Amino acid sequence: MSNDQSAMNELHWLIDMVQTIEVGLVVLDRHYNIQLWNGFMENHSGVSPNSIKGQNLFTRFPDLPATWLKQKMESVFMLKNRAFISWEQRPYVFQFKNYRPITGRADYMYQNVTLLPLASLTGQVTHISVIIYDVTDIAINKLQLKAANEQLERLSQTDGLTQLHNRRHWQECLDHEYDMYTRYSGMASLVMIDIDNFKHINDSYGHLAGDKVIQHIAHLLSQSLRETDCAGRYGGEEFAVVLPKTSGADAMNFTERLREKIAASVIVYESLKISVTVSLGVCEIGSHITSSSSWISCSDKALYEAKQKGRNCSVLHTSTTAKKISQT
Ligand SMILES: Nc1nc2c(ncn2[C@@H]2O[C@H](COP(=O)(O)OP(=O)(O)OP(=O)(O)O)[C@@H](O)[C@H]2O)c(=O)[nH]1
Repeated sequence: MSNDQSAMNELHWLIDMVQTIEVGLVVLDRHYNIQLWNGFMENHSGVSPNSIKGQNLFTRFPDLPATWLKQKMESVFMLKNRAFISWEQRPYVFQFKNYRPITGRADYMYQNVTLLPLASLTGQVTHISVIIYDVTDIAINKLQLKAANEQLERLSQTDGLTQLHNRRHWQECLDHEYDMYTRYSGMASLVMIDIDNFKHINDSYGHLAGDKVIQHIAHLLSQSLRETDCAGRYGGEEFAVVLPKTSGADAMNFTERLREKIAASVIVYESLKISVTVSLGVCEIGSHITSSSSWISCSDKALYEAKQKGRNCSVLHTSTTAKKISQT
């Protein structure tokens, strides 16, 4: 076979491969007019190479992010360097429908795109090649993994019965608030909440009814919170709330509103109607609080006093609260 014939063969094979390869190939001239449009592009856009050759890319595809893409392409022409566009930066450049059976959940094809400068024999970059990789499978797997990890993290921070923060995660919120106080001072209050005579509820109506009561109170508590408040299930029938930027007096308004709401509500369990009350202890952060555990301890003392006072009430921790407790 002559050299000419062999070169012709190679060219023929190359053209064949360019047309059939599972990667999008487009060649543009300096004015973004399309010079090459391979089979992949035809299959996914529905536009044939013959009908698009010579047409301006941005006129033909007005949905393309023209300003952003032209800026990238200009830098390829000027600097004679490759540029990459990742699906994580922009899910796709060409809006092609996703037809992959496994990743059918994605509406559009995720794409990685390479912009390649094409030099003429004189070394001038007169054209660029746009190479489009379908990375839908990789993107969907990565997004699913990310969603699963986020879900796992949420579950590891959440109490299963109440959907409030679990104790470990709540403790992190408390420690954070305490650290903020030591660094910047400012105001914050801690509230401990305990259901009154809960053992009696369990004993009279059973544990499932008891669980329903815990859920009901957690629900009323969640409804009463601000976005920045952090509520957790501290123990069996005990809840704890960190109220940032809240004075003790304001926290008492919060606890009294919540207490009244709980006392006025009725829990329906099977054919039973159950009423409950809660006792609440409040402690505003201040110089007497030397650690997050001493903050809990002072709120606990106030809660203990609320129980001593006959339950169904809120008590604000003061120096006398501490004294009374130490006398008992
Ligand atoms: N149903 C149910 N009961 C729980 C759960 N966690 C703890 N308890 C029960 O809650 C009860 C708490 O009782 P106590 O600590 O004696 O206090 P109390 O009866 O609420 O009395 P006061 O707090 O003094 O008003 C115990 O009987 C625990 O078994 C839970 O997740 N579900």
